[in-house]
Amino acid sequence: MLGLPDHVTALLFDLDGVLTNTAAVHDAAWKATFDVFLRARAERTGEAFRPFDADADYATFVDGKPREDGVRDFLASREIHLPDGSPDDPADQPYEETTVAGLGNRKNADLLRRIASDGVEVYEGSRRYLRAAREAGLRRAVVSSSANTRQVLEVTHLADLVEERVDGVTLREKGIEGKPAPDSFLEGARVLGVDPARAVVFEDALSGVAAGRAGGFGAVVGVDRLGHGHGDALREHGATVVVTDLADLLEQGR
Ligand SMILES: O=P(O)(O)OC[C@H]1O[C@@H](O)[C@H](O)[C@@H](O)[C@@H]1O
Repeated sequence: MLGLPDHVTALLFDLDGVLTNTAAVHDAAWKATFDVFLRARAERTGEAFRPFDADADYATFVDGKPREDGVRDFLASREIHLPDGSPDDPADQPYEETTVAGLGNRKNADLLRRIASDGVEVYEGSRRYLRAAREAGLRRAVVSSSANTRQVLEVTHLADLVEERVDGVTLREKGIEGKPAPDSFLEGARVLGVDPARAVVFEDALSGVAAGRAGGFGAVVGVDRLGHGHGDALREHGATVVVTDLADLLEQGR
């Protein structure tokens, strides 16, 4: 049914890059944030400024992970370790006082500015797929690391098409480990009341397909909207099938 194995009863969708075009918006906000920080650091240390790579660094260290894990994991790749700070650290901290939380808040302010000025686009194939899944009686949850998930689902009117939401806010409140750990998807299956083996994960991030593989789900659909070998990387990290859009599965399911 819908291009999926017959025993499947539930669908667990990542948000950014799977349902909406916001993966690219997050990427741009991260690049702007990290580049300001790295430039200030280079000026202080005299080392060469090496900018954040919006393809490789984003895919490897940031994409799909909770906000502060993205900050920590990218900076660790440059051997930079900052104090965690506290959630309300200001977005405009001076360089010497920068914390993980402060950098995350800076990125979030940039992200919200971009969303306010450019809006959010829904992938029409995904909206059609969600509607077809509802008509077929399949259970549907969004499982995203983003603390902005509720707002994005509301402005795009996707909220009506999903039954449950596990997001960055849920993870913080319940102390659930983020992707690439499988825990957020397992929580999605749990709140829907289904066995993970009967649930399918839809993901565009390497950390997300890895979480799908680690959780023993019925299938892991990798969504490759980037090209340039991303589909192969999704397979290597755990996708059992790769599509370029969810509409591809509707075609296969005919
Ligand atoms: O900063 P937010 O909105 O809580 O999002 C956290 C992460 O959410 C993920 O969905 C994105 O792929 C990441 O790029 C993002 O960093």
